Amino acid sequence: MANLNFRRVIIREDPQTASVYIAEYIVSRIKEFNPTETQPFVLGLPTGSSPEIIYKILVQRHRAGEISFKNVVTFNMDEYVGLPRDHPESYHSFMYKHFFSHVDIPPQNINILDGNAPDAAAECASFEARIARYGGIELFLGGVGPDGHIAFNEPGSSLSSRTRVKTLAYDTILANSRFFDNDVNKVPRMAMTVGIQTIMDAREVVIVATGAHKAFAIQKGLEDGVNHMWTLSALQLHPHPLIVCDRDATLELKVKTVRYFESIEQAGTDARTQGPPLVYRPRTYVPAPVNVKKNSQRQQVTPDTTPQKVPKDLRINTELGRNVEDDELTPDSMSSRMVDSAIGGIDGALKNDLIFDRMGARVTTL
Ligand SMILES: N[C@@H]1[C@@H](O)[C@H](O)[C@@H](COP(=O)(O)O)O[C@@H]1O
Repeated sequence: MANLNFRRVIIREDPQTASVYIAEYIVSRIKEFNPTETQPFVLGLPTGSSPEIIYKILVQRHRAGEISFKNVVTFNMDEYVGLPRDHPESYHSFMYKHFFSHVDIPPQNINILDGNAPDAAAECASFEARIARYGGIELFLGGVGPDGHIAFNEPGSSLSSRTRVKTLAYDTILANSRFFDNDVNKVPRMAMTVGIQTIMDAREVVIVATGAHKAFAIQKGLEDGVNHMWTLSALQLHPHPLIVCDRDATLELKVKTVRYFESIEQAGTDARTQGPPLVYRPRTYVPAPVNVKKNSQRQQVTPDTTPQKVPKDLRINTELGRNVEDDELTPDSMSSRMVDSAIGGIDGALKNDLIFDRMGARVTTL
């Protein structure tokens, strides 16, 4: 049974106005929190093209003196495995280019997974430990993939997952090839990503979804039930999810659903006033020390909880001296989960994806 308890869905006409809404939301949340050095605002952040405008607006607001990130600690959702940190498409590069270099956040407050860490399991455990040390994430901003994934929690991911290495689904590789000269062979095959449970633990989750190619994911995530094949749907069980869509991203929703969400906003109960009251939540999850195999012996490793230092030159060793196992179900292709796909093009990267052609398959002649 679908859970329409997604009370906070905001629809705006285009990506710009949707991004303005989210940027304003984040600014007001940080201000309301009134962070200090000892009690910083902990913000989870995504990459991707959807949040770019949000970052741009946040930078503008910062330059206008309206918001400071001095007492904000950030945790990024994910990072490619094996891609040099200074590669233009690494998520480190993305974040510095679009956000961190333009605001007053202290480098030691920035936490991004090291996709080149020699011990991937320890790196992931350390990331979770750092989040826990800060008392959890206050607000996790995320995007959504056309196949409904959040962070890199591909279809089939465990809904109780935490930070780990994931093998990317073919759809994601195809979608992200637009950043790698449209060459799927250049896209890293693996990524480190926060888990669904890591996101669910955040006090508040804000998702941006813009464009017709996100419409099917939004429909599955909002109107269907909780399903690990559309990991966005896990947020139906979160007490404070906020989904901000542009009009195109709602194209697969029922008119009734759209009107319902619009009527909620029109009733004057916008996202800031809905849901249970937000109360500062102290640490809820203290990760256990991880067991990592070393020289055929199981050895206990206590995760390093020291905040990550960001090297100025962003250069690191890219050797991968470890094996990665990914035992979660990941289908080869999103189309395997769709009988009548209406997924639109992803910046021209997908072939034979004309939305109306394929939608025609779902129209029955009376
Ligand atoms: N790991 C990222 C996700 O965090 C992001 O939400 C998704 C959608 O990106 P875009 O906003 O470019 O469509 O892309 C990648 O897979």
